[in-house]
Amino acid sequence: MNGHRMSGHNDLLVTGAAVHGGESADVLVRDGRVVAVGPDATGAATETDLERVDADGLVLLPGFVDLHTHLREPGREDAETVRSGSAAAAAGGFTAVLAMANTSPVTDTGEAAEHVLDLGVAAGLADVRPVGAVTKGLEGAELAELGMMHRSRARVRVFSDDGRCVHDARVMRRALEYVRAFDGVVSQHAQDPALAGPGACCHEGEVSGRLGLTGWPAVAESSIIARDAELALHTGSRVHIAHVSTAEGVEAVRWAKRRGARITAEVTPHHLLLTTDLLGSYDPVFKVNPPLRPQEDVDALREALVDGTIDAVATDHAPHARHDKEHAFPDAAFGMLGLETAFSVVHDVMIASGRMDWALLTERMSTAPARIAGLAEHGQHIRPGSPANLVLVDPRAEVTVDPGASLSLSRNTPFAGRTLTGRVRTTILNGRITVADGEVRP
Ligand SMILES: NC(=O)N[C@@H](CC(=O)O)C(=O)O
Ligand SMILES: [Zn+2]
Repeated sequence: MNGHRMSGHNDLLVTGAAVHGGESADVLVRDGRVVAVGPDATGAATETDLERVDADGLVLLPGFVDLHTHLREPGREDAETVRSGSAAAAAGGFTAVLAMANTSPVTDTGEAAEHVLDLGVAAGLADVRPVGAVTKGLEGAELAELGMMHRSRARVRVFSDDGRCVHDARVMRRALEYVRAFDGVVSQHAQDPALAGPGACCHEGEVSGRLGLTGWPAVAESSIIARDAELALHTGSRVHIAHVSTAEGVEAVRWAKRRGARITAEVTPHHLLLTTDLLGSYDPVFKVNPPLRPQEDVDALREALVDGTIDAVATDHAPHARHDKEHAFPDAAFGMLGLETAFSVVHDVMIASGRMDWALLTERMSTAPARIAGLAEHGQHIRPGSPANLVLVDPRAEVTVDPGASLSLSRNTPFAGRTLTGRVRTTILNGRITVADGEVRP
């Protein structure tokens, strides 16, 4: 449990917010929970000890949940710490983040998972849940201590070797069999290493030929998705596909769902907006794994996010120190920042364009990721009794992305200078404001 922090106020009264994007109402929060919604909210507030948040024109949603965040602590605290990453998460409207296991040391034991959990509680800015490695040291050979991680205080339920694919089918089968006992899930970085290396650094297609870069093909992704769907059917276990990036990958997930596999999938904001067109600059800020793809893939991903083939948006927030990014394109590190810009990108691409409504955005950014990760205190419908993990967003405000203003320790955002419609205003964790207008609340 997060320690109860005194914010100086017992009650928080959010006035005039469009709750879930619908009717505007007042919402009263007390002791970490929503206690009243609507006309009685104001009356129930204790006048002496009340903080008011004027939310006229703003939309109130359950806080966002990120299934895919890289926090770099322990090991690379120069790129991100649990605290700086949690601050970036809160600034982006996230109340919970799943911290990937590819740290140094790798999160592959119960103690390592508890360490990340404790750092998250100490930072107090987001509910930080460690993802456990599938294999020891992410080596792909021997299963990590999956059961111990689940039975630890961290209660790990999501396992991933992310950054690497669990490519050995026998290992993947064993991992799936193992996690079924506690309704765990394996999140797969779907990419056949035999088709995606060595030296691959961009999408294989017209663009790799034109730029003289080594590419990797869509089939490296879709073939692993198809295999893992078969393994999920065979074992009856849950598999989750991280950062789907291709139309072929989408088709494989669609086919797997039709067959009744227990499969879910995520897409990143950058794969919903950016294309290979940006690579002409050879700017390593656009180097990411999986790579940016052509417009046809982007179109397929948007469609899949609407029709439910893709269940969730996940950021794949991947901070990197300047000296790891400032290389020639083939030698630079893979990865992009994502937490602070995710909502603005998804709002701009999916809501402002009329492709999605607030209910669907809530499902994809809060409800579904909370369900996949088994986080009962997040992604809940806003009503009396629900946990006060909330976000207020301004659908009309524009944001021009300024890397210098980021709360991350890294600066590798691919959206620098872009103007997007839709802005996160205030994030509320356990009834307490964590970030308001980009400023962390002490
Ligand atoms: N996405 C990336 O380009 N990089 C991630 C690893 C990953 O998510 O595959 C990282 O850890 O930097
Ligand atoms: Zn990955």
